[in-house]
Amino acid sequence: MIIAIDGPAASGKGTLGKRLAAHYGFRHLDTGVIYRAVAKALLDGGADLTDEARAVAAARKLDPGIFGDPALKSQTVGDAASVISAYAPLREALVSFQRQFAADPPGAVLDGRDIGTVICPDADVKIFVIADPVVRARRRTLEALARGEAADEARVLADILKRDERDRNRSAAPLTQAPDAVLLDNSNLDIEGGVRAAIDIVEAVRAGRRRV
Ligand SMILES: Nc1ncnc2c1ncn2[C@@H]1O[C@H](COP(=O)(O)OP(=O)(O)O)[C@@H](O)[C@H]1O
Ligand SMILES: Nc1ccn([C@@H]2O[C@H](COP(=O)(O)OP(=O)(O)O)[C@@H](O)[C@H]2O)c(=O)n1
Repeated sequence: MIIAIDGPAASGKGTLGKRLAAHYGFRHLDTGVIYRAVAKALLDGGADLTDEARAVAAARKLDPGIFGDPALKSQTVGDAASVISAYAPLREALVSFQRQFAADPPGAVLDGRDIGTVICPDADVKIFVIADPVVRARRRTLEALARGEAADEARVLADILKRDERDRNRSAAPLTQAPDAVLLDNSNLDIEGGVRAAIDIVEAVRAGRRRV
């Protein structure tokens, strides 16, 4: 089984992806990490982010070994990821890695922006996660503070809105809800409530009780 989770920045995709994967015994891929890893490689190399050819070359020689680097979580890297992820050939270079991950047994949960629309259009279950931008900014700020980083909520909110705008309006695999995805708004749910709602969606879709 493949579960596709998409949604805007800091909507809780990764948290749900991880918890759903643990619940079902599946593997989980946070695809945002892939774009962040390419962006960090470019930033570390002093590259100009508008140099599309260099960005595509970096994507082609991406090393998944750096996916666990905590530096990938920074706002600077996230912002750079959202710039380079608009390049269609760069996205193309990353498709087979994601599809292979999705296809391997026993099942997989992938989260990102284009999982239900481009990477796994035939996913068994698609969930589009949203939350109020102010709520998302607060959660992301608390997350940064908990890591011991300085974070200003207003700046985090501005960054989230800017990235959402860019991700929604690009021509290559824009952020959009797939027609057959179920919407999950977790603005007023805690993590446990969100996980329960997501499991209910998976079970309803699997049982054919929910037509999407
Ligand atoms: N329902 C929720 N209630 C409270 N905090 C949440 C909830 N879902 C996620 N979070 C927190 O919000 C932040 C962003 O969640 P995350 O899963 O990283 O989002 P995304 O993968 O969409 O960027 C994290 O600190 C996470 O712990
Ligand atoms: N499948 C994906 C995942 C991320 N991305 C890009 O990578 C950036 C960082 O993604 P992320 O999922 O780590 O961001 P957060 O929601 O965690 O803040 C996004 O703003 C997108 O521009 C993408 O284009 N496609």
